[in-house]
Amino acid sequence: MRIDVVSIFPEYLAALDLSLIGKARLQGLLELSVEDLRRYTTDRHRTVDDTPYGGGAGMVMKPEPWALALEDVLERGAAAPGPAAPGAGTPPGERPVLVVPSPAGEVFTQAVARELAEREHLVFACGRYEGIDERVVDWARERFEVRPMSLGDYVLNGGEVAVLAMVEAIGRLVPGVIGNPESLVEESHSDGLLEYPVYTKPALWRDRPVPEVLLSGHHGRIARWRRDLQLRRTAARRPDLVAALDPAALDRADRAV
Ligand SMILES: Nc1cc(-c2ccc3cc[nH]c3c2)n[nH]1
Repeated sequence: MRIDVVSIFPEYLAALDLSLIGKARLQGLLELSVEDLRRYTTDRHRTVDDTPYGGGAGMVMKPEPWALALEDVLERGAAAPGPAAPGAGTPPGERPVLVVPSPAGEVFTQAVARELAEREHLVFACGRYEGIDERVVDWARERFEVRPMSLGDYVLNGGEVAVLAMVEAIGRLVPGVIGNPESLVEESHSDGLLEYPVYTKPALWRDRPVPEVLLSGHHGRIARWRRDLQLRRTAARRPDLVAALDPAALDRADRAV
């Protein structure tokens, strides 16, 4: 998978050099490039914003630097086949996905992360100020699958924090990035439920014992206890997820424990 990020604060994305994502890059499982949007300005002051048509507070990001940056990303992505196999760049017919963080986007969920983890080339456009001139999104639709994406119903000052979260959520699903794929199976939202509570040594900590069932060695009882906690937690904290559960899938999972 190839990931390109365009931002006026490229240093914000330095965290992607660390930990699992950084290791995956060194292993060649992920190609990741961060570009400074100001590289694509043509004036002395490297201007990326201007006043909004129609008035209103704040500034809007100018369209031309974005178009030049995204054209460059396309050219480099087409030229650089993926690391996994020669010629493994974006398969013919599959356009790169342009993810545009926005409070007005579709909500980014684990299901969206799983969907995007299957794609060969992801491009993230980090807006700032009051956002990017809308014509960039229209122009980009001829060249990308454009996905305005919200991290949740709260307002950030720009797209960078959202991109850090999305790249981590997507990158960890790419085969080989997580050492033990088993750990991807029983995590929150993998089956529509919140994850169960976890415990480790010591068995008694500040007068607080580990639930006895977890010390029993009885795997069937442990699995049922964990499933019960998942259901209780989800009902208590996220009734919206309970409403969205597929009863048949829930029943299959319950019969499996
Ligand atoms: N979920 C969410 C995304 C954002 C966001 C994304 C990009 C920009 C650019 C300027 N302000 C922004 C805010 N806020 N909240």
